[in-house]
Amino acid sequence: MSTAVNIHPAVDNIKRADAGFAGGTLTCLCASNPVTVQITGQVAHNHVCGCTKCWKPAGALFAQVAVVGRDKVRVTANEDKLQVVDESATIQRHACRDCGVHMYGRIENTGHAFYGLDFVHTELSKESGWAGPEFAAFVSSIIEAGARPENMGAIRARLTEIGLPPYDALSPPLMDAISTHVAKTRGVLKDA
Ligand SMILES: N[C@@H](CCC(=O)N[C@@H](CS)C(=O)NCC(=O)O)C(=O)O
Ligand SMILES: [Zn+2]
Ligand SMILES: [Zn+2]
Repeated sequence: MSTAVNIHPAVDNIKRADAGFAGGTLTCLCASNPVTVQITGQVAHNHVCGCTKCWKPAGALFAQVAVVGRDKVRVTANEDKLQVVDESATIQRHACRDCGVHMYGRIENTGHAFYGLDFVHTELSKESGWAGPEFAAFVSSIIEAGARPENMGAIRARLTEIGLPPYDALSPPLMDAISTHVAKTRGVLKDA
């Protein structure tokens, strides 16, 4: 098995979800006064993301990111250190201004297909039992952060090998969910 490609530290040995897992606490990387975020439930659609906007651990080619209901996300310490990275982005990523870690991403557009879901990095928690990643999203985008185009074949092969089918946007079911939402909003698709 090839280990030359560094996808993400949490992914070489993918953890599987524990049934009945009730959540945990995310902690930023600050040695003192860390920001903490309590998640009261299991995450869904965990995946790795190659886009330039998602927070990645040092040296990783991909971020690991999952969704959870925004009602299950609560900042429990040092909220004053959080700032939104890009106010114009669909996902408002709340980052620690000292260590740079993104503690949660929130969609405020009530018309968006994923409104109501927050984006979180479960590796920031020491609890085990989180649902593991299922696919790789925005794989081509790693080139925008400096990955060499000629390495993409090896990177996609490695993702496939570890059970993360590579896509250049989100997975087909999630892309279908977005387009279904848009079509219903526009009235071109009616309920069957
Ligand atoms: N190629 C772009 C893709 C960015 C992108 O579209 N990211 C996706 C996956 S996180 C997204 O949904 N972004 C919405 C947002 O960042 O608000 C990049 O790498 O910056
Ligand atoms: Zn921090
Ligand atoms: Zn991303």
